[in-house]
Amino acid sequence: MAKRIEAAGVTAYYGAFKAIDSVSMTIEPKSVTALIGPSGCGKSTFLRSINRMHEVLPGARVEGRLTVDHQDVYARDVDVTAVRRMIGMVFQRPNPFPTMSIFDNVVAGLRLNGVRGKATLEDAAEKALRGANLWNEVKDRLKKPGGGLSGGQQQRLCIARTIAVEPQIVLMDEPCSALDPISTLAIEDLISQLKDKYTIVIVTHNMQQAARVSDRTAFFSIEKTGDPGRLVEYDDTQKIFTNPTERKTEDYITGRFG
Ligand SMILES: Nc1ncnc2c1ncn2[C@@H]1O[C@H](COP(=O)(O)OP(=O)(O)OP(=O)(O)O)[C@@H](O)[C@H]1O
Repeated sequence: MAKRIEAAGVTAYYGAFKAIDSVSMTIEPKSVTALIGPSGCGKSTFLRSINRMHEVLPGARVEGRLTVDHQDVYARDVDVTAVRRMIGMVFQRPNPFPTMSIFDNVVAGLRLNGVRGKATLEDAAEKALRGANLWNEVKDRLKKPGGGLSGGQQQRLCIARTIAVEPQIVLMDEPCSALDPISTLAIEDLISQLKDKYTIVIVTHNMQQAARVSDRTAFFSIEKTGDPGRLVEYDDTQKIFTNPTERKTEDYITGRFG
């Protein structure tokens, strides 16, 4: 189910502004890849290029080649909705539909995809909530609004909603930045479990988090404000955090800049 992502010379623009320049990297299936680097170096832009969310903004475009198991995500005949279904996304702030019930939140994507049938939806909701480590906490209140959960529970609800449609890749854009340390650890545990099934790419500002959850780490940087972000180094997480090849990576992870 999990898929390999290959980026070759991926360059992304906001209008005339080049935000990332020629990013090339291969992201292995069933692994967690962390994108780290100083603010504005293009981590989120690259992440959103993977599932074609970048182009949603007026004037935003992507050049280069991005494939998922050798399938060109930007090919002319590709169904963008199918791409976004295959590549799920979890955002910085938990964004459940607040007045919708927990159950309806989880199955929202399935319903959009035309899945009907009470039993089918119930089974899918339970599976997704178990997968997101939330089932035990919510199984007796599935009819209650999603907005009534704690921040950490809401984020796990959003993860359940994402995995309910059975994507192959899960992109996470700073999924813990709005959460307390305990909820953060719960999400980190969950990420480690999810990689058995999915290819996971996570943007994080928290280097300890990158070190804890990821197998591979990509360090992005910019020369100066106004320049595009570039991929500086991409390697096993262990190597990036103990013995990086590039001086810039070392300066960043040791806190000398950024
Ligand atoms: N909607 C937008 N319109 C114009 N420029 C944008 C937009 N979003 C991001 N940018 C610019 O693109 C560059 C890369 O931004 P991006 O958000 O990808 O960086 P980031 O590394 O994820 O930053 P952060 O860590 O602060 O979230 C920045 O210079 C940013 O100002």
